Amino acid sequence: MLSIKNLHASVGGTEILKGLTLDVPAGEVHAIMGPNGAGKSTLSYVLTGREGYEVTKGSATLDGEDLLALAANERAARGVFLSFQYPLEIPGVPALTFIRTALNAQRKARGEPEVAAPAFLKLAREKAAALKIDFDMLKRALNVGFSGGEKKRMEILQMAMLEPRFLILDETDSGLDIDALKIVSEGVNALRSPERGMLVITHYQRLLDHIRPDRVHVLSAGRIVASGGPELALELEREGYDKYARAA
Ligand SMILES: Nc1ncnc2c1ncn2[C@@H]1O[C@H](COP(=O)(O)OP(=O)(O)OP(=O)(O)O)[C@@H](O)[C@H]1O
Repeated sequence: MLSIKNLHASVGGTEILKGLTLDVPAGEVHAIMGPNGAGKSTLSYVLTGREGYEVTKGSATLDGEDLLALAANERAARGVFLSFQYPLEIPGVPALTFIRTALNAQRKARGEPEVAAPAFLKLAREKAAALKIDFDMLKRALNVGFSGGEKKRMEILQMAMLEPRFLILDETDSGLDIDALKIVSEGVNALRSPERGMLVITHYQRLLDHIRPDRVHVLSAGRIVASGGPELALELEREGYDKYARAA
């Protein structure tokens, strides 16, 4: 599904990704852990096409298609979704309007008809209820004045509505209380399927108790320096990154 080979990328003239290679087959959930500043968010931005991130070498393909040659909106239309580490506030745009616009833009790009308002509202009510989001909150400007945990739930609601094919979760667990962590994880697990792939960026093993990864990778100084099963996350929690920082 997602195949990244020898990826080098710079931001502000500084090389951050330094030969990153990673494969996530369809149906699998891969976790990425690593020290602060290692390049985890940079990877998520490069994959989704954020401005200011320059790929200087290497490739990233989704089902064989060159992702890096596509504009950000085209990648989204292919089903690449990023749940931001720091979700943006969008004053003046109600959350419901934002999600409906995004959904219909993606459907249009795929040659599918728009979702009619009643069907959209029904779906939004169902998905919001599953994530324990008060429906009235969706009438407020997206993320404006939302608590940290509410913003993260809103990201997962967008994901549940858009039903992406490849999901990148960047520290979705930060800011979530214990109950919200469970609810959000259930929302993510509900999207697991043989056709989907997921990249879960996290600092904490506890998220991986809820979203069980098939593989765990250590990203250090811009490269994947170790990979293993879920037990690798437990080892990192016990022993930290010292050993891998030296390997970088
Ligand atoms: N515009 C920029 N100019 C120069 N360096 C930058 C710029 N933006 C980000 N960086 C640097 O890129 C490095 C990687 O940042 P990134 O956010 O990808 O790390 P991360 O692994 O996600 O870290 P964390 O775990 O703290 O979220 C950091 O050292 C950061 O300071």
